[in-house]
Amino acid sequence: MNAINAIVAFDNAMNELVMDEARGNIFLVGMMGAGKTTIGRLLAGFLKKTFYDSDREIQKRTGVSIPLIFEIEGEAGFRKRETEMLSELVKTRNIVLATGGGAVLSAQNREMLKQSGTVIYLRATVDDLWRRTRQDKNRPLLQTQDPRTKLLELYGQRDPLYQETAHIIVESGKRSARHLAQLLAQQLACSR
Ligand SMILES: Nc1ncnc2c1ncn2[C@@H]1O[C@H](COP(=O)(O)OP(=O)(O)O)[C@@H](O)[C@H]1O
Ligand SMILES: O=C(O)C1=C[C@@H](OP(=O)(O)O)[C@@H](O)[C@H](O)C1
Ligand SMILES: [Mg+2]
Repeated sequence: MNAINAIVAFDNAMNELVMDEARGNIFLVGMMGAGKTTIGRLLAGFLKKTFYDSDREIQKRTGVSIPLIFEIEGEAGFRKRETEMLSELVKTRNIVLATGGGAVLSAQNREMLKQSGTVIYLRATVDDLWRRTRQDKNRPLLQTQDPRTKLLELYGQRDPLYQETAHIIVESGKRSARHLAQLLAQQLACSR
């Protein structure tokens, strides 16, 4: 093998190594109530990866709740913080990251997630999402007169974006969060 071929082979090997490392990251996307935070934490435990939740990291950094950020800075201010936090977290290695339900609204975020690891879309019906979120007052976008209709509207806007961003789509259906996390851990362990 001459010197040029040797350099090309080395570069290819390094790229594969970097991609392997990036592939080591798992990002969960999906609507509010899809189970990203719950399943993400369980999945990280099964796979011995570090778990992050972008909302929780934003709250830790700002010292205030997501609803208060929405109140003070508006959704635009929250989205700016969300992109900044995602940009930092995707550079971490060997993690499971639960994104917020609106992360896919930004093309920059979609590209960043797709390029930095394995993106899993936890897909659920609006009925399931509504059942799982209706008691939770920590989701500003659902504090409306008719939160179920809001979920339906957001689902219509975002389902195509989740599908565009995901490498794997999982129908949440009637399985429990733990069962879904176990199934995902088995599927991901086999694909290594
Ligand atoms: N597959 C599931 N089956 C039943 N309940 C679930 C499932 N996944 C999540 N939940 C419940 O739904 C609620 C929202 O889950 P959460 O992880 O906060 O979703 P997200 O982070 O996607 O908004 C929690 O009470 C959680 O226990
Ligand atoms: O769907 C959305 O736009 C949002 C989802 C929330 O995260 P969860 O999906 O974990 O509820 C949080 O990021 C914020 O309230 C906005
Ligand atoms: Mg969450």
